[in-house]
Amino acid sequence: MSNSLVLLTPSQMAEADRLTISSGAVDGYGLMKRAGQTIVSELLRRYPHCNGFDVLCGPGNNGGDGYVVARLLVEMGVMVRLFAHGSPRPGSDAEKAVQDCPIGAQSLSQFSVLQGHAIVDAIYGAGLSRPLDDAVSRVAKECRNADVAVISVDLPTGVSGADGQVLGDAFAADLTITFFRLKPGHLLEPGRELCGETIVANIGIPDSVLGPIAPRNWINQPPLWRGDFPKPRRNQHKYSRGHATVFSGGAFSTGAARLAALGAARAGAGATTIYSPASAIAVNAAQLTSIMLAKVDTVDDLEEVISARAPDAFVLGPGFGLRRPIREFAISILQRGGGGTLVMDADAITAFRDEPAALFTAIKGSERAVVLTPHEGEFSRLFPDLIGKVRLERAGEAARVSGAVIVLKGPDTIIASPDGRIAINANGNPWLATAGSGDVLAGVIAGLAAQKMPLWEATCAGVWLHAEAATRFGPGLIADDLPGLLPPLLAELLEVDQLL
Ligand SMILES: NC(=O)C1=CN([C@@H]2O[C@H](COP(=O)(O)OP(=O)(O)OC[C@H]3O[C@@H](n4cnc5c(N)ncnc54)[C@H](OP(=O)(O)O)[C@@H]3O)[C@@H](O)[C@H]2O)[C@@H](O)CC1
Ligand SMILES: Nc1ncnc2c1ncn2[C@@H]1O[C@H](COP(=O)(O)OP(=O)(O)O)[C@@H](O)[C@H]1O
Ligand SMILES: [K+]
Repeated sequence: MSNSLVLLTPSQMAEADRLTISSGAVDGYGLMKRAGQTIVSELLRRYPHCNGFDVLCGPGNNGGDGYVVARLLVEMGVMVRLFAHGSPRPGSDAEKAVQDCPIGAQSLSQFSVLQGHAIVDAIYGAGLSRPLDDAVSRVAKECRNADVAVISVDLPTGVSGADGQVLGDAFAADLTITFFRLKPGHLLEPGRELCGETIVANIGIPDSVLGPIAPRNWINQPPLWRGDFPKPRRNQHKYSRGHATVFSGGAFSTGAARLAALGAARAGAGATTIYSPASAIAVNAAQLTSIMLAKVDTVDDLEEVISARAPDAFVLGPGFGLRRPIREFAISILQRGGGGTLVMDADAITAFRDEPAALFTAIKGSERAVVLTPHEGEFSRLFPDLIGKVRLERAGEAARVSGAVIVLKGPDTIIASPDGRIAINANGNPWLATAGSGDVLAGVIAGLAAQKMPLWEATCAGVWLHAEAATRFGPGLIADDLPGLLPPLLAELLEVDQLL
């Protein structure tokens, strides 16, 4: 698994810091000086024409980085105004940085925006421990409302590195420079939006510190799952490549199932079947070509089609409706022996709102693996006990409680495994906010799972492919476009030239 995609929580980052210092490679003040140097190089490269920099320093090491920045800029003859909020602890690295800084600081309460100056926000970073006080909030607000560039050190002050939440108020940065690895707060909203562009600087912390830290959070990019991505083998036939099935809604709501089925087929399932109620067979038949069709009205019908040709993956929920036996279908699939994956989306999630425990018990007792793909509304219906917790914690806890892989959808989709692994998606885009795009996603995940890709990896891959397809298409995207956008992405992932 790719080391470069690791996300570190602020406490894991403090551990990385401690391990580096105790290895003797560099001391704490040395790390701070390297952090300051990196920031200054970026400032000079990106803001060569500003009249000066206003460096705002807090009492901790984030402020320490700020004092190093101020010193280096002054030494280069750049105009600097320095503002302090609180004083560093005696004996701390930040205090050393103050002592080495050739200019004195004014109180932050004296600060007001000066046109032509860029702001270096070094008030709080990883150590943010409570909501901003009034003095810092006032400055954050003034900077947000002014036409001024803000460069935040590590994190915009006020944004929690652990989860991207705003504690009271926050700076909105144009550029955020963090160290060693991204933190979840750089990717999770509203943190992501407030970071502006984020860059990760190497300040000499060795990758070897990651071993003992054993991180469990990753940014969702292809190196995370590319090694498990299904590659067709020469001797495969369509069913051995993977058989995905999708339950259709009634005659007036069949589109969602077709979108999911096309997603599964384009993702590489060798065969895809729609299970349709008799009332919608004619509508589905009129619209399908490569996708197969079977009648399923009852649990007995379902047993029959499964016995005839055991699927490797099922999608239940999109467009299904709540009046038909959706819970019975889910429980029957879970209780019946045989491996394979059940992807539950939309109505399949809502259907268990009154008895989530029954679903979780069935999932945990099943030979099959389950993916639940709720958006926020569906999530709250199934996990009412988790309302009020932050998204990252909710997704992780939901995976543990349910025994399913959870895809908590949104601009910053989170993919959580019951074993504690979490990936945060970063290539999402608002073009995806279009009816039916979630149906395609459920199908793509099922299509990859049907090819026996390990489930958390398949789910991460599905979320990334879905978002990447939308990014490349851009404006005007509708869900119908998404399946057809997958082939070039698959070709890139599979390096098709090398395969053939
Ligand atoms: N890790 C690394 O490898 C490296 C890390 N580096 C830098 O260190 C930074 C982390 O430093 P840090 O741990 O000292 O935390 P920091 O963000 O300065 O804040 C702590 C201070 O602020 C205070 N405080 C917090 N919130 C507050 C509030 N709302 N209102 C009022 N006070 C509040 C808090 O008070 P306390 O909670 O203790 O009462 C404490 O005094 C990191 O972001 C990066 O920039 C680099 O030097 C390179 C190497
Ligand atoms: N603003 C946004 N930015 C990025 N992705 C988004 C945004 N809004 C929605 N999405 C994505 O679009 C999909 C919508 O799924 P869903 O809400 O189930 O829609 P539907 O039920 O219409 O298919 C999800 O994958 C979600 O993550
Ligand atoms: K900061």
